[in-house]
Amino acid sequence: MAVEALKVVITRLVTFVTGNAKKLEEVRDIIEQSIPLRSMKIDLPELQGEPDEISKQKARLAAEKVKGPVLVEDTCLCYNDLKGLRGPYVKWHLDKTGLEGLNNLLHAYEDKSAYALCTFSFALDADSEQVTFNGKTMGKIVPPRGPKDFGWDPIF
Ligand SMILES: O=c1nc[nH]c2c1ncn2[C@H]1C[C@H](O)[C@@H](COP(=O)(O)OP(=O)(O)OP(=O)(O)O)O1
Repeated sequence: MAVEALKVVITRLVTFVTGNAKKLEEVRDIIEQSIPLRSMKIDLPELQGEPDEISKQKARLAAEKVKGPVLVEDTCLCYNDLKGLRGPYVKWHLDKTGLEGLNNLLHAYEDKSAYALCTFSFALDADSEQVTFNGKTMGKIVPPRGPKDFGWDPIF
């Protein structure tokens, strides 16, 4: 049913709701002309919970505001030795402690492995079931280096 819904909406304008310009740039590069896409910055509550649930709720709230099809994304940076934390809370940690703080978190641990988890949710409208999909990239946490223009890229 979810796939059928996607087929229907592909010709309709989809609003990618984000306040993150770099995220938008990457999504535009990937989607290109495959679906009609516009972006909108809407202040949504920063939710807590598991990544899929956060993403679904974000899509529902976004669809409520847009009153039409929406795409949202939530990014997590998950440290294996911290059982997946900082996860969805990496944004606050980065804002408060910077890249050094995110790197220092692992000083007590031998294993520096981590993964970036991108969770997208699509919703036709606020009442439809959200379609959620994930992308995962494995890596490790390192002292900050290189360009500092996109989030936690310098430490991952
Ligand atoms: O590929 C990435 N490479 C490096 N850093 C990244 C990436 N993608 C997100 N980030 C950062 C931005 C924010 O500090 C946190 C997740 O925040 P997250 O809540 O998903 O996004 P956001 O609030 O910046 O934008 P949105 O308006 O779409 O919710 O990770």
